[in-house]
Amino acid sequence: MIRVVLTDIEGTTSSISFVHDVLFPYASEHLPGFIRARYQDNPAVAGQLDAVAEKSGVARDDVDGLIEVLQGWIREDRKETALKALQGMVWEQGYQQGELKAHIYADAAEYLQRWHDRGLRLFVYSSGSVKAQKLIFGFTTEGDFTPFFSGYFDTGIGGKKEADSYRNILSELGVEAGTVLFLSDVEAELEAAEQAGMQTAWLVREGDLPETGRFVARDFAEVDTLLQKR
Ligand SMILES: CSCCC(=O)C(=O)COP(=O)(O)O
Ligand SMILES: [Mg+2]
Repeated sequence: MIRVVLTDIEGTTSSISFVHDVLFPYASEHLPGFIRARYQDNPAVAGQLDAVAEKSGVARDDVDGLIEVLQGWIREDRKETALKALQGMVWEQGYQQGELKAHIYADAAEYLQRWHDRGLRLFVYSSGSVKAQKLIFGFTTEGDFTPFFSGYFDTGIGGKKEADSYRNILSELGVEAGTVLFLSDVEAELEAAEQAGMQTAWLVREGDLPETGRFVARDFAEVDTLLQKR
């Protein structure tokens, strides 16, 4: 019996194009000014720059060099925890100033509410920082969805393609692996979750459906058919 739904964001609850064509360019444009204004006296920003310097080998006092590294990581869609933390801080300003409104698929909006009301516990696992996750669900075009979620996990718990990350989530949740349904559009993430014993549904929102033994869904209404069965 599935009691917990753990969901990815990009390509699952929100479109890939919102993340790549709106959020990433916004971060790329605003990160330089954001960092230059804070790198000396904001401990949260300084701490993330320490991590960028360590990972990249660029000198810690070379702020322009660190900004260049971050811009490159955005272009490459690198899931670096420090980048994700800084992006979350920049997006917070954008959402609060009304410059950003998040996309959520209509079916995701409908079924997140239904599943919550039905007593399922809902959690998020995304490469975006927990702050960014709360923002994307808090400032959608359809309203605030954060009341439906019981918790959030980011790459602080481990990478999304590693089975140990899902084991860590299970031990945080204190539930049996088989009672958790993980939703994602990325097959390697589903494989890792399955290795940890979770059930999975593969969201394929566009294009041909893959030939696979996995449960595949076009949208959350189809995921719901699986939830009603198990
Ligand atoms: C949390 S909103 C921004 C999403 C993001 O930065 C990202 O890299 C997408 O990762 P996901 O694990 O949701 O595919
Ligand atoms: Mg995804």
